[in-house]
Amino acid sequence: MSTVGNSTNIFWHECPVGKSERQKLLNQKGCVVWITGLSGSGKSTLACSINRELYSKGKLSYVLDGDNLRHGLNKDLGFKFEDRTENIRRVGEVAKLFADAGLICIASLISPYRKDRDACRALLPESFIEVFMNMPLEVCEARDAKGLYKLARAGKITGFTGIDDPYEPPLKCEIELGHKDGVCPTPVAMAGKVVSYLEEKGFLEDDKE
Ligand SMILES: Nc1ncnc2c1ncn2[C@@H]1O[C@H](COP(=O)(O)OS(=O)(=O)O)[C@@H](OP(=O)(O)O)[C@H]1O
Ligand SMILES: Nc1ncnc2c1ncn2[C@@H]1O[C@H](COP(=O)(O)OP(=O)(O)O)[C@@H](O)[C@H]1O
Repeated sequence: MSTVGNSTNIFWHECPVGKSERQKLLNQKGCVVWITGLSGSGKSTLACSINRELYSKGKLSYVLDGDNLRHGLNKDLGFKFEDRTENIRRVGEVAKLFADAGLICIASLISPYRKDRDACRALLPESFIEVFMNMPLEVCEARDAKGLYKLARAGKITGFTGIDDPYEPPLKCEIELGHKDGVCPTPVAMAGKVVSYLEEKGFLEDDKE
């Protein structure tokens, strides 16, 4: 019996089919690919490209996209500091469940604060792959796919990441993607790098006995 947060007198119930059985079934290892970066840096595009590439290899992945989750699970949260922290905490916990299910979970969120990303990493230290979309603000702003930078510059949105709200780049991450000689690689090329990393680290096969 334990107390966790505000939950008292709670018990952990173990299921007979465990993570290793699920991984064997899927012939892959559950993990979290966490994509962080500014709005417009290409996180969602990359996430979908990785998802597609893994699918074509017969590997099961699922995308948790910040914008999408804010339509449901996180619709009670805004963009102030505490809300972003709670947003990342919840998504970290959900990603952990997906990884436990044996899936390659691709989380794509701005996740601007290092401490919040580190807290998610701490949930799954051996299978957390942080991918930094290192795109200059000018590139993201020039893209402005949703017109949000324009609104932020006009003061119609306040607390917009990169404009009047902070973004803390990773000090150390597994994969950094960005411009090469001033050119942005294609989403497929970037996804290829992530998938190669997963292959090299053995996530795309189950441990053979
Ligand atoms: N103030 C402010 N700052 C940043 N982003 C904003 C803001 N308001 C709305 N949006 C839209 O919300 C998307 C980011 O949601 P996230 O859940 O990824 O954000 S966070 O991780 O909690 O910071 C983000 O999506 P992406 O462009 O895909 O990053 C925006 O479309
Ligand atoms: N590798 C890329 N090269 C060129 N344009 C890209 C690339 N990745 C994404 N884009 C474009 O940039 C814009 C923002 O991409 P998106 O994936 O929505 O970013 P984010 O999820 O970080 O906000 C979109 O118009 C998208 O088509």
